[in-house]
Amino acid sequence: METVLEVSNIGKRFKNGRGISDINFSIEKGNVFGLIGPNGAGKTTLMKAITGLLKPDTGKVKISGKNLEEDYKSAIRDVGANIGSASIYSHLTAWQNLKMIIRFYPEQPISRIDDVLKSVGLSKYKHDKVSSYSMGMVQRLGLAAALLPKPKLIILDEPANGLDIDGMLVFRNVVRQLSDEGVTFLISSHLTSELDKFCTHFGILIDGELQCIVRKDLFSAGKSIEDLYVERIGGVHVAGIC
Ligand SMILES: Nc1ncnc2c1ncn2[C@@H]1O[C@H](COP(=O)(O)OP(=O)(O)OP(=O)(O)O)[C@@H](O)[C@H]1O
Repeated sequence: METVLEVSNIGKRFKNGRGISDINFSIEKGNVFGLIGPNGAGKTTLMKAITGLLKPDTGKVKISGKNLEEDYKSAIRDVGANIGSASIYSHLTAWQNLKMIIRFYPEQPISRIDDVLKSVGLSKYKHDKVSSYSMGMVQRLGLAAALLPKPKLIILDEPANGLDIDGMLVFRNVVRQLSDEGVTFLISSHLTSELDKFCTHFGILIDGELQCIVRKDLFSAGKSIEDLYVERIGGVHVAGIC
């Protein structure tokens, strides 16, 4: 087993008192870790801390054994992320946006841009400005951007929001195919039934605390992550799981 992501004692408290505290978990190579929790639980904050978009108050993050704080460049090298659409410019086309991003990965040929646009079904619209895109199209572009560097770890914050049926299938297939090839995923979503289709593990984050981590293959027959989540939110312990 190869640990790709190791999160130890990560905490971040904003001035308003909100945030996350003492988060610990790790993800092994090829696993798909679904992060779920109510609005404001701290999922985005955690993902930002893991990718260095936000500096945590406590703890450390290791990616492929490299400490994010001490060795940012090489730790982040193998990561593809889509957290909000921070790196997408609406006055540029999809192709131009990816051209901006690929500059940071000189080992990737320019033809990689067309490859990833094709894999998310955006080829037809690649020369349209992002300002004319629907929310689902922007989501597809965010996924394409995350795939661009052929990362070993992909971190996606609410990637299924706004996707149509075809977009959902594309997204699901990308996750399944890449995880089969050994790519590791951390994905947050409120669409638990979607996560149920491909996640190997789930972490439930409530009020900034990681309440439990469950392995999908240890669920009792017929129980979905939504059942488990509802029970956890309701404070009911699920024997043998959490
Ligand atoms: N920059 C900030 N300054 C102050 N408070 C913040 C900041 N960023 C996030 N928060 C607060 O921290 C808490 C966690 O926010 P976060 O966005 O991480 O939650 P989330 O689980 O991703 O929520 P959602 O599911 O609604 O996207 C929220 O109460 C939010 O208001």
